[in-house]
Amino acid sequence: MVPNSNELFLHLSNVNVARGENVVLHDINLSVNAGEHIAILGPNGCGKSTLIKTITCECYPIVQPETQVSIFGRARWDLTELKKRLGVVSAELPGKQTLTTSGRDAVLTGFFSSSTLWPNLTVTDEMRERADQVLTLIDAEQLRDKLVGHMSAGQQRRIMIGRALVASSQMLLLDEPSNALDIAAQQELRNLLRRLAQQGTGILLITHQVSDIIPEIDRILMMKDGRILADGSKTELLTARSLSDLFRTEVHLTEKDGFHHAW
Ligand SMILES: Nc1ncnc2c1ncn2[C@@H]1O[C@H](COP(=O)(O)OP(=O)(O)OP(=O)(O)O)[C@@H](O)[C@H]1O
Repeated sequence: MVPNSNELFLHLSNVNVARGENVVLHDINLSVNAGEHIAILGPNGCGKSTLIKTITCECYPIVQPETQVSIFGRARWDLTELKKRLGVVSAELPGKQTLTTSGRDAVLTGFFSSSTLWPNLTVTDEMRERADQVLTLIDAEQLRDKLVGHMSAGQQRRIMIGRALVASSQMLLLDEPSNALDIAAQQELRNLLRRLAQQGTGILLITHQVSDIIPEIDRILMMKDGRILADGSKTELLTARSLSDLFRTEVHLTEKDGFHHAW
């Protein structure tokens, strides 16, 4: 049975997912409430991105009688509608056309899940107003008219977060968002995510950088070999011991002001 909660964002039960010939997610059982802040940790290739792609319906579970997938309480979605409620941000741009799109237009593409504002798309005044609100929210008014291709990686990531939020996204799904960012841009990204988290946006963050786990994230999911190895509180799971077990190497960990650093 799907747990009875109005606030449920995601419920996966007995989910197996194949990519190509291989089953890469095994027996995934996971429930996430809307507004939760979660980090997913695990070695390369353990299935973290596939899990996000399963949530965004880019990868489909193998059909089995006991398998259940429910997103915002529904088993079936019109993909365009779902994308409006799920903001996905990765280290890559949605397409090469995004490079020749202005910051504000790139934010507007979030209404259409497109890579640029193609001429056949109808942008309303309301949408433009919302895009301007989002540019203010993410502190990126100065990028409004700048081409994405002329922005730094940090500025591009900021605009992509705006794109993810513009169509009233309740949950941000972030796949290694700090990749290729310098230290200042990483800090800016973390500050932005902290602000959004504090304002009620749910966050599901995949990262290899333990220092990306902002203090607002209080739940950790550890994945290994396509399975959820552990799912619990940050206090319980973010320890040198459990990270050493997860990554099969000796890991040291320190904590300062709610942030962790691993080496
Ligand atoms: N397009 C694809 N076709 C076939 N197999 C794939 C494809 N993409 C990923 N895989 C395989 O699926 C498994 C899980 O990959 P996935 O990208 O989900 O892992 P990940 O934990 O996100 O890895 P990383 O940390 O390196 O990004 C891996 O064995 C990978 O080789």
